[in-house]
Amino acid sequence: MFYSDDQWLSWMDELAENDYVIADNFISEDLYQSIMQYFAELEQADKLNKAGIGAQQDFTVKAEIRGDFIYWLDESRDQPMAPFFGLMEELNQSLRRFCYLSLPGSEFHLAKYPAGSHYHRHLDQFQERSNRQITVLIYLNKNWKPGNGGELVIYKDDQEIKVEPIAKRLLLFKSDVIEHEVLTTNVPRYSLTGWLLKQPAEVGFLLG
Ligand SMILES: O=C(O)CCC(=O)C(=O)O
Ligand SMILES: [Fe+2]
Repeated sequence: MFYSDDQWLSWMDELAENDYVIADNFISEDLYQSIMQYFAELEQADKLNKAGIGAQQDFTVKAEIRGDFIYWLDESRDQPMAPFFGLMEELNQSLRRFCYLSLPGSEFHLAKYPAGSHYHRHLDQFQERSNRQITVLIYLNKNWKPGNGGELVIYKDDQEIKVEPIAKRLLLFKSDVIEHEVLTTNVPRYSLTGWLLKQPAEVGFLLG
């Protein structure tokens, strides 16, 4: 167990109530370090790919909409990410127990937004594939400072909520209702992004 039932219950309550929840220091320093080390190895090995928009045959790369580079994770292949997948399993169980949400599939990628890039306002469900239910973001930027940019803006009930992408912060939101945008980042911006799915992910790694 990473967290107590009480802690999960309070996060799940907030998610149910507000459609999103933020948890700071969600991952430990050890987990943070191991993710960043793996990220650096992947980057050096040139394993990050330009991200696109849309599913399968509609997939296109449009840097003016989205400028990040991604690496799709695979639980069995990406062994250094095992503790992270354990934590996601606990999240999934908590959603089932406390929100009555049964989400059998998932897909996760590491993402790097180079300086000068952004992601336009959007919803995480594609028209042709709407099985994404919960968006999971873990930010990985140590020493993030105001002025670095790359904040996530959540659009909700005429409000614009700015979330700073600071290291170890978790953000969960409901993928079908929360429109959001990544503001232009002025420094390289690192994150781990994923989705919990109504059905298993068969083609997730083909998608943007
Ligand atoms: O990195 C973020 O803050 C959001 C990324 C995003 O919206 C996405 O990948 O769909
Ligand atoms: Fe998104």
